[in-house]
Amino acid sequence: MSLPPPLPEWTLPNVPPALVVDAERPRAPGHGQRLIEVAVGVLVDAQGRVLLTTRPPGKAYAGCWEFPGGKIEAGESLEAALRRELQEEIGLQIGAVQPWRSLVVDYPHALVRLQVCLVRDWSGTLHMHEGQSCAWQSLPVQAAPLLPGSVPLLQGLQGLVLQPPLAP
Ligand SMILES: Nc1nc2c([nH]c(=O)n2[C@@H]2O[C@H](COP(=O)(O)OP(=O)(O)OP(=O)(O)O)[C@@H](O)[C@H]2O)c(=O)[nH]1
Repeated sequence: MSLPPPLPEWTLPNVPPALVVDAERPRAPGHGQRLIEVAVGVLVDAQGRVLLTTRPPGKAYAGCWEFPGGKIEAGESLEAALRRELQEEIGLQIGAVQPWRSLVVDYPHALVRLQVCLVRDWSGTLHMHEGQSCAWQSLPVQAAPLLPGSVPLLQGLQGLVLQPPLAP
């Protein structure tokens, strides 16, 4: 008996979206043929606040508040992608990261899998390189409007004890 041919890598994996956003809007051409992997960083400061930034002008859901991050490039690890994106977008150099959870979100513009890490160790000065705004927010956050995919993450963080870093 011969095995079926392997699926092309862009075929939609068998991962049901946990969140369908704006379900009444049409999906972009090619949507769903590829699951886009996204590295997302939840920076937590010593007061247990998290860093949110706005989506830059010109991007889908521009102006909505999200966690910093971006698409993982081919062959790149989650941690390397996060390190690159945070340097490029907000000018910070991150240390060790703690993988936390993933979430598949079906947007009209793309099907994405958010791979979320907690980040408590970073250096540098915040600098918004893409015209975003930024805000350190205590939970529950006041920033609005939120990017829909960020909402379940914020809800999950709410139940998580956001420990401040240990004193040296
Ligand atoms: N960075 C980030 N992206 C998120 C979050 N939640 C969420 O659904 N996303 C989705 O993940 C995708 C991230 O793609 P992006 O366009 O921001 O990535 P990028 O910076 O590499 O963009 P580019 O390739 O257009 O330059 C978007 O579809 C965005 O809607 C979040 O909290 N942070």
